[in-house]
Amino acid sequence: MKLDITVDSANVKYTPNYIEAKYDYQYNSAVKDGSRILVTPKSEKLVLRTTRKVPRLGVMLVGWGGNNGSTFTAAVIANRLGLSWPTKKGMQKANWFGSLTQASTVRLGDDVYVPFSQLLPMVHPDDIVIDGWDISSRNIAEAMERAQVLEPALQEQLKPHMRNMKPRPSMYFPDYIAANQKTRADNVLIGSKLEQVEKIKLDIEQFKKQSNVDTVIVLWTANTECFSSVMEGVNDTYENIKKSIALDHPELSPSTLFAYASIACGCTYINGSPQNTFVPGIIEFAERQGVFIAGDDFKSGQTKIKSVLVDFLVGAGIKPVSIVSYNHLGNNDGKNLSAPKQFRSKEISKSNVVDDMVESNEILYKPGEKPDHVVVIKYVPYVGDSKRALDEYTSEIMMGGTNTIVIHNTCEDSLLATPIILDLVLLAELFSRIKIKRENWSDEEYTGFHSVLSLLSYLCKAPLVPPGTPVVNALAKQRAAIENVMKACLGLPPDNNMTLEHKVPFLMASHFKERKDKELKLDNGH
Ligand SMILES: NC(=O)c1ccc[n+]([C@@H]2O[C@H](COP(=O)([O-])OP(=O)(O)OC[C@H]3O[C@@H](n4cnc5c(N)ncnc54)[C@H](O)[C@@H]3O)[C@@H](O)[C@H]2O)c1
Ligand SMILES: O=P([O-])([O-])O[C@@H]1[C@@H](O)[C@H](O)[C@@H](O)[C@H](O)[C@@H]1O
Repeated sequence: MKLDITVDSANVKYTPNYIEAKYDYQYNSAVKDGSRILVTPKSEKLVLRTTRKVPRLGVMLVGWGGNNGSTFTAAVIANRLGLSWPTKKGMQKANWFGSLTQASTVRLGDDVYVPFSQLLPMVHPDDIVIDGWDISSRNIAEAMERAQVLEPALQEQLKPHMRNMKPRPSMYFPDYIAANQKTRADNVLIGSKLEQVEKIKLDIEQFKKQSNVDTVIVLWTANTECFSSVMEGVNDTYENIKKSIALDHPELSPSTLFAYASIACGCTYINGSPQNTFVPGIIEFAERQGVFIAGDDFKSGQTKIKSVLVDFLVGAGIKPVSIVSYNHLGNNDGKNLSAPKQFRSKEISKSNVVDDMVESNEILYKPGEKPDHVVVIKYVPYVGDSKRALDEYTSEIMMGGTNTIVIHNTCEDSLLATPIILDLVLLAELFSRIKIKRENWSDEEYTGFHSVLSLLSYLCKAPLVPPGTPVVNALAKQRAAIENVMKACLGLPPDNNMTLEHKVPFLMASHFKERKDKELKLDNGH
């Protein structure tokens, strides 16, 4: 149901093209030297301007024929057509459970909650046009079947809509992914790195023209690559990357070259895998072009829970001292991760998620002290996409006590990741339509967010942030960042959860009276 949200404020102006909101951005600046701390409340008078016209959005997936790529495509079509299918528990209808934008709400005030998707003009998932590349030539209907994620009764309804979707040939440098992926690689580009980058750019431009989309976002959901070495003179600057491409340098991974091609075409590039695609030269290129990049590694399961549980424990003054995250799965991702170098990329992204929370509490942890943290991933073909995860958190509690929390979690890994892909592209597109300036600046001085779109941290295991800025992993803080930026675009303050209007008698009296008057106004159709 489409809601009619009116912000009753002189600070918000709706013009035919924009929502313009005057916003008093308040935060604290703090410095510490030994036991001396200086904290200064700051206030910036800003204007946030959101373009109201929602573009026709094209999403190009690298790894389109994978479990996530094919499931995402299936979910867009199934929801667009409103499909339902028989299961042993009765008829199941397509939905977007697990998507922040499509299945979660935001509190506007009191007991009034609205869907995230209705806060600001946002692309509707039904309208997304999908294309992409894969080193496997299987069409997307065949890929869906190979993935073994969705029920056959749903797949049969979807196949006619997906069998003509054929992944474009892709860049394939065997050393970057597990050798066991070689048998899939029957749809690969040939030629120099420069020739292949030019072909990818051509693909993007051709897709944009043929599908008549206004905006294209490229998202990597291909296999996890090994880490690239950051090498001076090779990939440390934009100029050096450009030269290295021309020299066919081996240290340039397919994912980095896809990022280069996307940025060159002015397209946002998102990395859903853990490898270090965004070497310094790519970050510099994105900044030069004013193009968004975001990543790394979808935050979908064990890591998402970890970024909640450790935040809760440390915030409660309980000291996690040992964290063990084990899982086994049998999909192709698990097969690729069974190779040491590819597993190492994943181990890094799954391990760093607790650092900021641990460093926030010097009562519990001495400088440099960290919990034991072990990540184990095993490949067990029989279980397929149904990942079995076991997590054990052991913490010290008072007077020498310990507390051990064990979590067992079984899920179709691709049904956790697919809504993350949707949110990444919808929010990246929305944030590209938000411009910000100081209130006393001219309209010519509006600027966008930094090219490294750290606002998408909520959706990433190892959030990429602008150089020199802190990484925030706590899930609640990451979600609040998205929610509060979107509220600010409507001139609304963040939910500070103080609710003094429910705690201080004189505020309670005035608040309840005002609510009564407003309810009457609404009842009378104002
Ligand atoms: N819950 C999840 O599924 C989850 C969570 C976080 C991260 N990820 C990451 O998302 C990625 C995809 O996961 P998946 O389960 O879909 O894996 P998958 O193996 O099913 O799909 C990956 C696809 O990429 C293709 N591919 C490999 N190299 C390519 C290249 N150079 N160009 C184009 N295509 C290429 C493969 O042929 C395959 O079809 C993996 O890196 C995985 O680690 C997945
Ligand atoms: O999201 P999460 O559960 O922390 O991590 C997951 C891993 O545990 C899993 O083995 C891997 O296949 C997925 O790609 C994902 O990265």
